[in-house]
Amino acid sequence: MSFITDIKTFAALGSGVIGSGWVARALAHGLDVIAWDPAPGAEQALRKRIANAWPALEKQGLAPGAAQERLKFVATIEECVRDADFIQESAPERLDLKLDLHAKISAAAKPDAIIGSSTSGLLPSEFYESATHPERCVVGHPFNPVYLLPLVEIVGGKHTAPEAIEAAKSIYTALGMRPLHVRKEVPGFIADRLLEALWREALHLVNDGVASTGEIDDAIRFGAGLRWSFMGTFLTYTLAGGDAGMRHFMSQFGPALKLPWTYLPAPELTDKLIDDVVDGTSEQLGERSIAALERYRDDTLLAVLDAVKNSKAKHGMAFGD
Ligand SMILES: NC(=O)C1=CN([C@@H]2O[C@H](COP(=O)(O)OP(=O)(O)OC[C@H]3O[C@@H](n4cnc5c(N)ncnc54)[C@H](O)[C@@H]3O)[C@@H](O)[C@H]2O)C=CC1
Ligand SMILES: C[N+](C)(C)CC(=O)CC(=O)[O-]
Repeated sequence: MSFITDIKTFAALGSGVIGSGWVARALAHGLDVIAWDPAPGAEQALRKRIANAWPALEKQGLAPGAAQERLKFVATIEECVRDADFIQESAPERLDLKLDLHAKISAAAKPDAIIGSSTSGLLPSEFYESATHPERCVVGHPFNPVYLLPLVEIVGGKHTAPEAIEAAKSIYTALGMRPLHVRKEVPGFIADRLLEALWREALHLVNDGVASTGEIDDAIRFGAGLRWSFMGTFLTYTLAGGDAGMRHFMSQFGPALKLPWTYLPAPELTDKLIDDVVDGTSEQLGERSIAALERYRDDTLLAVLDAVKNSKAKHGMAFGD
């Protein structure tokens, strides 16, 4: 079974936070992009988001011929996907909506064009159920901002061909990403399962009046957050075991896992909890606009990515190692 991997035209369906991130990444890699989104004013909002991301992409380095003008916004799903070599759906996270949308996308697309969905955790076997040629359908779960963060989780459903996983890996790699094949189809995949556990505990801390949203963010950004950019939890904790390594770490800190430090069930999202989280984060945002905070995030991410890349090179490692 063979699929298109040398892509020239990228189709994006849904152009909100994540769809616009894909469009920015694809344009920066010198592709033609066709986008569709049913919301009124979507084209204008998309072009504005891309303009806000562009300075970071210029700093990172644009591919020859890359230009914001190579984005065409169209009025129908069919126009969007008909001539595309690769398709990425970033529509709202609703099973019924994605099921219906993918039936339409796949019926109109070239049969050998890979279709990726940005879903954060829905199961591809479910939302590709009515797709034409489901063997080319995958999840390609990105991280915000999609145009800078390299990780993309690739997940196949029960009909996905192994060759489609390989084709998706090759396409996302060509877009400058670091694919991670999630071999078992589980809700939330790998990364969101971890992020959700952290998020749930953070909400409990606010709900119990232990800490403000700003204090909880400080607990991440001045500690574990810094080391997470280059070393994951397993290797970090190997070092925490000293020369005796992970076996010592497990015997020393393993028993604490049974202490009731964490709550597994999510807290009730009461009006008070929602207000506390919204008020806390508004205070953290201060006078800055969302666009200004995004530019600060992008600049800082570029600096971190550069630092990690340079340091790995000194240790004989490639960025993707
Ligand atoms: N926001 C995030 O941090 C992340 C979100 N995702 C996933 O990306 C997908 C999109 O999420 P966001 O961009 O955050 O949402 P969003 O709400 O920012 O954007 C969704 C866009 O889809 C459009 N839309 C509405 N109905 C549609 C339809 N029938 N077909 C196509 N588009 C439609 C909306 O007009 C809107 O522009 C979801 O599956 C989500 O789980 C993945 C990674 C991170
Ligand atoms: C909150 N979220 C589940 C939509 C987050 C993601 O899917 C990934 C990210 O960018 O954190």
